[in-house]
Amino acid sequence: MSETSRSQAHTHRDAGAAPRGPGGPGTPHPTAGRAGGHQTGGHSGRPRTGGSLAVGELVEAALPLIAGWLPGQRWYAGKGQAITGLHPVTATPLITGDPAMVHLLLRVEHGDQADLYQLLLGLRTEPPSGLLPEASLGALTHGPYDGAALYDAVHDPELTGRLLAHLAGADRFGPLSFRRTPGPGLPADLLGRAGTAEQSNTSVIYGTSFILKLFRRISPGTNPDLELSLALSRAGSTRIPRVAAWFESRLAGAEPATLGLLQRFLPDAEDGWELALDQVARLKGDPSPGNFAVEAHRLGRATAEVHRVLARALPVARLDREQTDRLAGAMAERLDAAAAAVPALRRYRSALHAAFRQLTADHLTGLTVQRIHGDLHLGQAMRTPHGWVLLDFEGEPAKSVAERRLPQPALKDVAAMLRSFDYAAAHLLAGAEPDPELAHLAAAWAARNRTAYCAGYTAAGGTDPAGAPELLRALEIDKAVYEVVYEARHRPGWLPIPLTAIHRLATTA
Ligand SMILES: Nc1ncnc2c1ncn2[C@@H]1O[C@H](COP(=O)(O)OP(=O)(O)O)[C@@H](O)[C@H]1O
Ligand SMILES: O=P(O)(O)O[C@H]1O[C@H](CO)[C@@H](O[C@H]2O[C@H](CO)[C@@H](O)[C@H](O)[C@H]2O)[C@H](O)[C@H]1O
Repeated sequence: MSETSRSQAHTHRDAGAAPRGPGGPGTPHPTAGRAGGHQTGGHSGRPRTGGSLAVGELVEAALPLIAGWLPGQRWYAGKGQAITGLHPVTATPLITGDPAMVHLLLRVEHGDQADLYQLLLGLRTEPPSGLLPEASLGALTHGPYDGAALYDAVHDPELTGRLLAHLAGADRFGPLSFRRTPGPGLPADLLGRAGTAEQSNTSVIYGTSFILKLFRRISPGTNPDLELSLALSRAGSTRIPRVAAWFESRLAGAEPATLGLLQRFLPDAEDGWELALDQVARLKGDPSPGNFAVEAHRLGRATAEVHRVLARALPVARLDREQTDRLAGAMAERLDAAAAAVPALRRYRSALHAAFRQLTADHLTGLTVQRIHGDLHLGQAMRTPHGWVLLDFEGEPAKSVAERRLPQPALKDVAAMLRSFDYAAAHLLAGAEPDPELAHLAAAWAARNRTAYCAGYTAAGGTDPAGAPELLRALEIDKAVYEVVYEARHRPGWLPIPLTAIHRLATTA
């Protein structure tokens, strides 16, 4: 390759890629922006640092390492299926030299599916000190960075610091646009640290001020987390961390895709799931068990407040008769698909279908639907000194974005949170010797908090869940069915938790 073509930070081939899935028809050959202003250095067995980056050559050299590393990542959704194709869609050098950082959108084909993933590749002659083993992709063996360490750049504070600087500068690089909300400027000089929470995406925290969520599996269009968080932020809601910035990528033939969301970090916040588990653990003989029901009530209020703001800010509709059939039909379809995937669910199918059939058009016609959180659970709620704050409005990761953006009954979020109280109680019993007394206490804990949550929700103006028992039951079943599939895929050891709930919901009316 001539030095001239190298210095053009050229794009990678995608010849022969199957035209399907995100980045399918109309997908451009990978594009690359330019970053940095150094002159290209000569290559002598060391990374050609400095200067424009032969990004296509680099990505080509990285692909085998990416193929080995990707399936081990928590956020990778194609687990269990062989990767049949890796096709870079855009590759944008954000930093050139040593270290370097390349932003990559990669189409991953597995089975008959294709997904688009966001990767940030870090490259250094020497790996950064303290790099976690799971962050390392290995050493490149050819290409312009031959011999350099290739790693997930989210674990490099200096490199992720640059992302914040790009957000602060509202910069543009090739297909990438960094955008800021109006208001005070952003600091451009903070280092990032990768978050440690178990999550579906990857978060980077800047000091005690900001948190940047990098979405991993990317769909064209505005991510619902950005859409809803922005709507709530703009309406002045204090029930979410304020949105400060985001970034997105152009995709050929499709709407720009949201790639990252920067929000205020809540340094004093406590995770609702951890708080609940702590309370539940006290049931084991603590003479002064805490009273979580007060918190559950406040959380119900916070949920209703968020629903009210969303209903004002975004479209609402009333279900007509045809739509009510579709709502109940979709639940039945999800049940069938789940039962096909998880055999343990099959014996409950007819009882659960009967529960969906009880949900007649009379119960649903005229019901208001609106944008909702979509995957509400205790781990998405943070208790701050100023009250509960809700996070992660992305919806259920397994559903398509189009599905997640549909208006839904607000009680769907309520049902999901009710499931979460049940999860926390069941978690105490999981894996232990059967203990009827403890099981009774755990069930009473869940019931108390579920009641308090619904009371808080109603007190703050939400629809009283007790007024729609058939709908609430169907929505809880629908969520528990989702959880069965989720746990079977991601945490098989936890599968008994939603299965026990399914048993209860199938056997009690
Ligand atoms: N603004 C914030 N302040 C403090 N911690 C946060 C904030 N946003 C997220 N977190 C932490 O990061 C975790 C993952 O965030 P979340 O938005 O749920 O990511 P994911 O969609 O990847 O699951 C949360 O459970 C919480 O512990
Ligand atoms: O937080 P995510 O958006 O990644 O949501 C997924 O993972 C959740 C688990 O982390 C999962 O929630 C389920 O487990 C929770 C306990 O870990 C429990 O509180 C929830 O009620 C239960 O649904 C969520 O379903 C999944 O989409």
